[in-house]
Amino acid sequence: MRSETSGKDADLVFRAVRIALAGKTLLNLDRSVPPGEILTVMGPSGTGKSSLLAYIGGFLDPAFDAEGEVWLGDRRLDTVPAAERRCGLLFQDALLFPHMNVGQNLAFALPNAIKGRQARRERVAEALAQIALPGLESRDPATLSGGQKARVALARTLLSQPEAMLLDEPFSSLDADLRAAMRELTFTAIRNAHIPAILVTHDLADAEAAGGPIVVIGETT
Ligand SMILES: Nc1ncnc2c1ncn2[C@@H]1O[C@H](COP(=O)(O)OP(=O)(O)OP(=O)(O)O)[C@@H](O)[C@H]1O
Repeated sequence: MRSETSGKDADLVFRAVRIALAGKTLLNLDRSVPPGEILTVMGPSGTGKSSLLAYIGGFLDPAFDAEGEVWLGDRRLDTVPAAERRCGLLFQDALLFPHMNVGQNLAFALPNAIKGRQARRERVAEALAQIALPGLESRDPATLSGGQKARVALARTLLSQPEAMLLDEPFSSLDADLRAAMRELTFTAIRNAHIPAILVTHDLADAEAAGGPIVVIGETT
């Protein structure tokens, strides 16, 4: 898939990031993720993996205590609103807007800097062709299969020109064949876009396909 990023080539850097709940530390993280690398975060349920993604993305539940710095190149992320962080999100469920057709879902993600109805339409058509769903603009998302929804969700995220990707169990609702295909499509897109990514998964095959380092978060105590 063609790169849809602005190509900032920035490392995602965690400086003494600590997330706690009710006084108990869930995780500590101090490391960098270079562009094109996918850092896999694994560990038992309840150890704070999803909370880490929420902290980076700017939507951490206020029940949590979090500290430490998150940088994307020379931009500090943790002190700015979520909309300014330019992180692309992919979750287990492909959350497409139900009141918009597929084309509108994709166009919604396009940056305002891409002007003109024709130019925007062309970018959407191109994105659909890249995920092997050409001409599906007018389809109601409710009529798509799970695999098609997952591909549209990936295309939508990439069209937003993210500078980092946050993936929370993005393939776990797909069956084995689709899962392998989506892994390939997603990881190739991240490498081509040359942006850092964090993948939370319980599946070792996901981690192996991601090809980057694996951080194992410990049990909560
Ligand atoms: N709003 C909340 N208030 C209190 N506790 C919460 C809240 N949200 C999550 N938790 C708890 O915080 C802990 C960390 O949750 P989190 O979802 O980050 O873990 P996780 O490692 O991603 O788990 P899983 O692998 O099951 O998705 C869990 O014990 C969870 O039950």
